[in-house]
Amino acid sequence: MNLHRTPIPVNEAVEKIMEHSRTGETEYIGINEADGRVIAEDLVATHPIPPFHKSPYDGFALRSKDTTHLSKDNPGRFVVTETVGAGSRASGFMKEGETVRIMTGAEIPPGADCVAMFEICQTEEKGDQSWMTLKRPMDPNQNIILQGSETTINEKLVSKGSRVNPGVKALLATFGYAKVKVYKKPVVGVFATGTELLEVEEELIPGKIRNSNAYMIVSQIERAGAEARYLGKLVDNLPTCFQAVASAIQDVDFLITTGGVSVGDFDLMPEIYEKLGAEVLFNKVAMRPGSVTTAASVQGKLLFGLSGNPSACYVGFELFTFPILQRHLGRTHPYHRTVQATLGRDFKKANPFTRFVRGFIEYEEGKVVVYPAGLDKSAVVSSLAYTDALIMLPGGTRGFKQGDRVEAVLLEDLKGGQKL
Ligand SMILES: Nc1nc2c(c(=O)[nH]1)N[C@H]1C(S)=C(S)[C@@H](COP(=O)(O)OP(=O)(O)OC[C@H]3O[C@@H](n4cnc5c(N)ncnc54)[C@H](O)[C@@H]3O)O[C@H]1N2
Ligand code: MOO
Ligand SMILES: [Mg+2]
Repeated sequence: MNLHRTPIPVNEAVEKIMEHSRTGETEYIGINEADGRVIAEDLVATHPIPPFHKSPYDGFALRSKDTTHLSKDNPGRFVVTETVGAGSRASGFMKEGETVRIMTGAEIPPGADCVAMFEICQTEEKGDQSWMTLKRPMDPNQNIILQGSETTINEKLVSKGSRVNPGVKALLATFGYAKVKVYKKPVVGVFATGTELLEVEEELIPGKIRNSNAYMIVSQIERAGAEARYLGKLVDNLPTCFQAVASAIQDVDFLITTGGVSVGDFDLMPEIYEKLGAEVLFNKVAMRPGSVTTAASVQGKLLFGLSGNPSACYVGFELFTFPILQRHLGRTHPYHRTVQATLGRDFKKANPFTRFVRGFIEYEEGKVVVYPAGLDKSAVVSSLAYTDALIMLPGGTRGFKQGDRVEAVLLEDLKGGQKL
C-alpha cells in the first residue's frame, strides 16, 4: 500500500476531470417527457407571436379615424355588424361607422385598427340590430397586440443547452414542438463497497450500518439530471470487487463507487484501479471533506472513487461528478452557481485545506446569509438533510467569524417562502 499521496487543489482536480468531458448523444422525446431535460437544438420561433393582430380586451373593434372628433358632447354611434370570439374571424371588411364586438384573443377584423373596452362603450339594441356609442377618440393601434410584437418568425428564443422548465415547455408547445431534441441522459452506475453495509430493509446488527451512500448518490445523480443505475453493494473482497467494477464499466457512461479509497487494509479501490490499468487522475485533493476522493479513467470512461464517509461522498459528487454530467448533458454552464454570502455564525476550526461546509442559505434583509448545517465532520450524515449549499472556506491558519464574506456553492432551493 502506497501511503504517500500528493494532494492537488480542488480547481485542478476539476480541470483534470473536465479534460475528459464530452457532450453526449441526442434523442427525440415527446414534449410530455421533456421536463428537466436539456434541449439539443435552439428553440426557434416557427411563427410570429401573436400570429395575427389580436385584441387584448373584450370590447369593440373600430376604425380610429371614425373616432377623431368624438367627445362627451359629441358622441359617435356605430353599427355593430357582428360578434367575433377568440378562434373566430370577422366575415367582412370594416367600413365607416361600423364596429365589431370582439373578445380577448380574437383577430382584429380587417379594416379596424383599435379596440375600445366594453367599460367605455354604451350599447343599445332594437330588434336584431345593435349600436354602440363612444364618447372619446381612439388612437391607431390602441389596444391592439400587433402581430409579431412579442417575437418574430425565426427568432431564437431559448439556446440549446438549456434545461426545460415550465416556461420552456410552454414555448415548445406554442411553436408545435411535439417532439423535442434533447441530450441523452448519461447512465451513472453506483456501487457501495464495504463489508459493514446492510441494505435499507435489513435489521441493524452490531458492527454493521445501513448503506446510505448509494441511496444518497442515486438521488444526487437524479437531481443532476442524469440516470442512476444502482448496481448493489459489494463486500471488501478484491476478486469480487474487481470483477464487479470491470464488468460494470461496459454498461455505463460513468461509474461511481463509494468507500474503500483510503489507505486501510480493506480499502481496495487503489488496487482495483491498478489491476484495471486505469489512469488515476488524482487520489488526494486539498479539501475537506473528501480529501481521499479519487478519479480514474479506463476504456474512455471515468470512475469516481468517492469516499465512504457520507459527507465526503456527498461533497465529492457535487464538486467532481456533477459538472462532467452537466457537460455530457450539453449544459453550457456545467458548474453549480456560486454566490457571495455572509457567514451566519462562527466557524472556528481552521484547516490547511479548503473546507466545504454543508450549509443552508437564508435571505435576511436583502442579504444572502449562509449557515453551517449541523455537525461538520466527514463521517456525518445528519447535516446533509438540511444542506442546500456548500460554504467554501479557504484553507489557512484561522477560523471564520459570523459576518465574514464567504463563497457559497448553491445546490438547490429547499425552503418555501412566506405568504406574499
Ligand atoms: N490512516 C488514514 N486513515 C484515514 C485517512 C487517511 O488519510 N489516513 N483518511 C480518512 C478520510 S479523510 C476519509 S474520508 C476516510 C475515507 O475512507 P474510505 O473512502 O476508504 O471509506 P471506507 O473506509 O470504506 O469507509 C469510511 C467510513 O464510511 C462508512 N461508509 C462506507 N460506505 C458507506 C455507505 N455506503 N453508507 C454509509 N456509510 C458508509 C464506513 O462504514 C466508514 O465508517 O478514511 C479516513 N481514514
Ligand atoms: O476525505 Mo476525508 O472526507 O477529508 O474527511
Ligand atoms: Mg477506508
